[in-house]
Amino acid sequence: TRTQRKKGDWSLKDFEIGKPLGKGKFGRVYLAREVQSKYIVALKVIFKKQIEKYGIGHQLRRELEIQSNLGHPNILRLFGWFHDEERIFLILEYAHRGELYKLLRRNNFLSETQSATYIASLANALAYCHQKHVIHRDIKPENLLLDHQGQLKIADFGWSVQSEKKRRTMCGTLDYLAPELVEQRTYDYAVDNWTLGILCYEFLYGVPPFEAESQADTFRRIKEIDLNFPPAPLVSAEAKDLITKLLVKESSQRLSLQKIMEHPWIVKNADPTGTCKN
Ligand SMILES: Cc1cc(Cn2cc(-c3c(Cl)cnc4nc(-c5cn(C)nc5C)[nH]c34)cn2)no1
Repeated sequence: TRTQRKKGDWSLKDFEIGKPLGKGKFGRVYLAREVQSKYIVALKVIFKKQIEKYGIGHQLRRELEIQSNLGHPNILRLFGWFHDEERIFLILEYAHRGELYKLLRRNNFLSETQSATYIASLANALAYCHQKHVIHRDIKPENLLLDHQGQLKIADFGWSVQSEKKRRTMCGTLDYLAPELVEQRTYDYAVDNWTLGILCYEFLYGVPPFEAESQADTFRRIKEIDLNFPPAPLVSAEAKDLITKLLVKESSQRLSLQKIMEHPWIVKNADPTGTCKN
């Protein structure tokens, strides 16, 4: 039947295109409905000229390979793709409540329940990615969407990489690699753990922890871990404890995803359904 169609044989005539949902450097995303099933999707349209101009063909192929093989409740599904002469179309899951970023801006900051629920969902999704050797590397509020139940969805794997774990050991013995290069492997994974610390702080305070006037100041503050917690809004000591254990310079010392999910603040505040119905 049509629902069992192969991934590859979609075309534009299978969809009715709705309102634009967003735009990025390489294209736009539209609301769309599959004609036969009436199923609502987000259709990402990318211009081949832009891909050639910015040389991101390999990156797009990686996004397609990675995201089409990931199946997790907190990762936006890629159902398939097709192309015509000048465009490539990605058929993506539609997140009805849009960008988490907008919710954060609208509310200034989120409650401890909401923040813990989203951090738990992210840790869950990243643990799933890491066991598939995928590192997202670009987890930020703009890449986080909310579905009709308020479930968090990580979108936009354009910047993610399939960790070279296998290839690196294949291309030569580790004997000659300096510790920091061998360490590089775990470092890659731990970059997402750092980002969870940044996001947790930003959910609770409404601003990222190392924000500064100039980029140079932000880099300095990151390098020095110049972390302080404003008196308002009032945030629990457990929340600060989790943030402090993630924003650690030495990547191998950051709290693991498993330990994040077991942290007292997460256990106490995260809504297990991931939707924090309040
Ligand atoms: C190119 C380009 C633009 C973007 C950013 N982007 C992602 C979406 C998007 C996706 Cl992929 C899936 N579901 C969405 N739902 C919304 C949405 C819903 N509401 C009520 N408001 C918005 C916005 N946007 C979705 C749109 N743009 N990535 O690559």
